Amino acid sequence: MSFFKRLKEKLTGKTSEEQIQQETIEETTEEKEEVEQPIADVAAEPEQEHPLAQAEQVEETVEEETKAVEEEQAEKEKKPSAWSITQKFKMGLAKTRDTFTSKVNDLIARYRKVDEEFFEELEEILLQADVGFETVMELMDELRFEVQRKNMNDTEGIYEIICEKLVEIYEKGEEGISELNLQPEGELTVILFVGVNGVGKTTTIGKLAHRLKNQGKKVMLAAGDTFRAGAIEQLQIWGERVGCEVIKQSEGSDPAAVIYDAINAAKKRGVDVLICDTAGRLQNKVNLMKELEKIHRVISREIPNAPHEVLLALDATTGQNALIQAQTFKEATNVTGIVLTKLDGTAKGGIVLAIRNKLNIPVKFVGLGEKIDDLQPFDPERYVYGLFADSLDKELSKEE
Ligand SMILES: Nc1nc2c(ncn2[C@@H]2O[C@H](COP(=O)(O)OP(=O)(O)OP(=O)(O)O)[C@@H](O)[C@H]2O)c(=O)[nH]1
Repeated sequence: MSFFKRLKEKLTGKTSEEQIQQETIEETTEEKEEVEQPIADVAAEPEQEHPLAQAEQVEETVEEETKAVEEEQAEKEKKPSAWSITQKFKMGLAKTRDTFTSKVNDLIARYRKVDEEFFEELEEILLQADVGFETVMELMDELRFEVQRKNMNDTEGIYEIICEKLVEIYEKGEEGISELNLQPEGELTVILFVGVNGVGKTTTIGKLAHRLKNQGKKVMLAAGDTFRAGAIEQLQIWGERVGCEVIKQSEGSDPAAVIYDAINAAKKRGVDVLICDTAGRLQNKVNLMKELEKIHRVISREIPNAPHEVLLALDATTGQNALIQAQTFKEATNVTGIVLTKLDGTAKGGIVLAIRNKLNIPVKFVGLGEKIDDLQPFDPERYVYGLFADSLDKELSKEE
């Protein structure tokens, strides 16, 4: 199957078999309706019934139908369609696309032939989008190889190769790396959030809690950032908004003690996921390390193998600075995943690839806007679509 076909299936959430089946079902239903029409007309012949009983029946049917529609709507709201998630990536990456893709488009339009000069210009564009030196070099080698292998003379089809290689470079043969490590039903999952202040950590915790609640999980929050003024109240507000309990102590208290309390409360109340906030003081790596070590110790003493995730929140708009922060946290603790906030606020969305390549830590979530459902699990195919959406829409419709 071609890359574009696979991509389309992923973006729309339908496999080609499902698409064919769906079309067949629709066709059959239409035919059936045509055939059944006369029978229905005959069946519709009303039996004589008391007008009041008829009215009650109609009312009941309308009520039932309304309820069914409402339930379906609520279900849909809880579980967005694959295509609506794809659109979130498209909107969230608009800034990056505006600068980065227009340059790539311009390049493809100017060059008829894929030659060394074309590669050099593309290299420059990718570097400007913060994709990172090593990733760009790797991509260039792969592109050169593919272009030679396919004996490509013109730029037709170059999008497909660029997109395919970007996804491959991100995945590195490991699919599903963005999934959260949630424990089986009935067991408590502990997620620890780390990251410097101001990156959007608290907002992200709130959004993640909302997401997990929508999946039917019982969620609790631990206000472990006892250092930043207002952090506890901010988390409390999110707790109320999302509808989950927040365990807290007063400002300045020991974060490990707050988390200890929270674990015990979570166990007692049959919570599925406990999300712990922490303060991100970076001025002294030794102190940061000591604080996180203590928190880790407390958690794993209460629940072996926990925390199940240590998520580092990074602000995408800070570019290379985010990479430096990540390096420090990586040295201080065992970070299992990155949450890249404010991806919608940067024109240099290539940072996702640089993070993956430089740190070898998967990006588990990306922030694509300020709304509560704008935190999305990172998906390399949707990301690549977001980068090239305008051009890909044309190419994907050609594939039909
Ligand atoms: N556009 C956009 N804004 C975001 C995103 N994530 C967070 N924000 C905004 O960033 C601002 C700061 O987020 P907060 O969660 O309040 O972060 P903070 O309180 O400064 O600091 P920490 O919680 O310590 O990180 C808020 O206005 C958030 O709405 C995102 O993905 N996109």
